[in-house]
Amino acid sequence: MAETPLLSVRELKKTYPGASGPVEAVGSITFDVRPGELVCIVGPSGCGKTTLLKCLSGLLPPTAGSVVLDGSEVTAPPAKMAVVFQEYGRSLYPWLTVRDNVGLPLKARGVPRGERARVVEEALQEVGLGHALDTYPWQLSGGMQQRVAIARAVAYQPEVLVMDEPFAAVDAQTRADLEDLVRRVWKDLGVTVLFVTHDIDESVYLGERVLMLSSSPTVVQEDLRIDLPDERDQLTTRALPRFTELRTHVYEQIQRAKRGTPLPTPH
Ligand SMILES: Nc1ncnc2c1ncn2[C@@H]1O[C@H](COP(=O)(O)OP(=O)(O)OP(=O)(O)O)[C@@H](O)[C@H]1O
Repeated sequence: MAETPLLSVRELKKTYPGASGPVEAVGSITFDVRPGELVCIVGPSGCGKTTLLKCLSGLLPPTAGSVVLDGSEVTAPPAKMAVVFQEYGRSLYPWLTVRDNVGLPLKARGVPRGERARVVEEALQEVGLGHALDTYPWQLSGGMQQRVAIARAVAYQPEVLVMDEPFAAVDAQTRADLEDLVRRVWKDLGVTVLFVTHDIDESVYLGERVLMLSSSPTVVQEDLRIDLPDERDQLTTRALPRFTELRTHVYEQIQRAKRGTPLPTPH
């Protein structure tokens, strides 16, 4: 019997009112995510990835269709979900220490001071920033600030961690380290991760599945299982012939998405 999905997206559609008529950003998107999966979403620029995530996380009402999380329809930001955005610079408060930034959502949730301190310290240890508790975000590099944003999401103990192009603004070496951090956090915590990226290699390296979106009005062009070994490593995984096959397929599919002629799924 198939496992009950944790997240279920059904015929989700989003149309924005535009100055020269309605803009159909998301045409009709349907997919399920099982508990504990790591799913990447990739698609051409402007295909509606951010719009989809905003609808998933209850920040934007869909025009039609539904998002169901753990049996309840999402109509507002769910307590079981944490979101990490690309712009870490704007998501951290410069006047609060790293400790207080990470602890803020827990404080809002009414977690007592002692427990809060413990959870915050553990989360910062998890992302390798146990030494930076009393620094301020502006004293840290971009990659470290993004680690703080991830620690804040981890401390919140969500069932679903949603990430919207979280590493687009960091250098290549930092990005590789942060990718490995996401895989480690995912494994250590058993959290379900939905990771949006425009980077094809990143989607194949990180995901257990890659959902490829078409151009607007967006549909799921292909739902591809990534059959790479579970233990991933920046050097050996990326050097595997299967990695190259999968990234080539995703690349071709995205190119075809732009032209509207999809490829069949490879075997
Ligand atoms: N608030 C808005 N009002 C009107 N149109 C919008 C609005 N937000 C997004 N759009 C349009 O919806 C479409 C999808 O935008 P969205 O930002 O979701 O795509 P994206 O895939 O995240 O883009 P990118 O990869 O470039 O970040 C685009 O055509 C965009 O211009």
